[in-house]
Amino acid sequence: MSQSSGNGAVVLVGCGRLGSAILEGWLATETVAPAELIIVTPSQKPAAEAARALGARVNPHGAALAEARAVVLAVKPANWREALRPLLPHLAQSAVLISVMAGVRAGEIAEASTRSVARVMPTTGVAQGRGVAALWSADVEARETARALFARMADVVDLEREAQMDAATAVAGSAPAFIHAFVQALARAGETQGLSSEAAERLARGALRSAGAGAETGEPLEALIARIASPGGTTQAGLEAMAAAGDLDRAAEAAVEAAVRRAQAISG
Ligand SMILES: NC(=O)C1=CN([C@@H]2O[C@H](COP(=O)(O)OP(=O)(O)OC[C@H]3O[C@@H](n4cnc5c(N)ncnc54)[C@H](OP(=O)(O)O)[C@@H]3O)[C@@H](O)[C@H]2O)C=CC1
Ligand SMILES: O=C(O)[C@@H]1CCC=N1
Repeated sequence: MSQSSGNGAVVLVGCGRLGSAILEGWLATETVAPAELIIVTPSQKPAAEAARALGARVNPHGAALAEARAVVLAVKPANWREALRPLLPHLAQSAVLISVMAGVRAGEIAEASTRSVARVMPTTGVAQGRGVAALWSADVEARETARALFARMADVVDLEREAQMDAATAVAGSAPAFIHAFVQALARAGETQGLSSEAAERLARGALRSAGAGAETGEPLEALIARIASPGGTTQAGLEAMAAAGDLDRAAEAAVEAAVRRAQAISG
């Protein structure tokens, strides 16, 4: 894989949980060469320092931003205006703004920046080059700039309408946490059935890894389930009990609905 050819810098604004994951993913997948990377962060972060050691620039003088072709906004939804304001005077008119923030509408960012905007909703799995990312933009060039920055580290899923981004935030950005919570519940149920807490957690984590490996084959989920569930066996008994309890669908619906409502509230 060759690194992107220096046709302009990429600026990462915010190097917290997701920003660090994006940075690690870019470097691991050679999406962005360190010399093309500019990181804006109010405090020192291990991922930014690791990138600096490879040649990335951290908090350079504003003039350096003039060479930016893309700016990825990875700050909290409440902070983006104050984070963007000092950068704007230095950015070329052609710089594309890419928001990975939940809830913030592209139109608000476009209005404040007078630049083209794309929205991406990734998972932190981008750090390992194994994320998923929903993508939307009204602007073809902005969409393709964003796609190029995420395609090596995520399965990029195009959305037809920006309004779908809130559901995608629930089913992608937030969902790994929902799944971890289910795995935690599985481990607790294993303890109830006599496993030590250490054995229960290792087994449940291993089950998550196995499920992830199955998901990565691209086989339909029904086929993945059927491969594990021997007729009349333990899995079938467990699946039937889950269906009878009815809790799994309700829990998933409740989690997705609540996350969508929260994204809508953030957008105002
Ligand atoms: N975490 C996740 O899995 C996902 C998060 N998102 C979205 O990503 C965004 C960031 O979330 P997350 O990483 O979890 O949050 P974090 O709080 O971990 O990171 C936000 C970062 O923004 C930095 N920051 C604050 N003000 C500025 C500024 N003026 N200039 C530059 N950086 C600034 C903070 O720096 P400091 O630490 O120094 O205060 C902090 O490190 C959110 O909008 C969220 O909706 C989307 C998908 C998944
Ligand atoms: O919890 C949040 O608000 C962010 C957005 C998706 C994942 N984390």
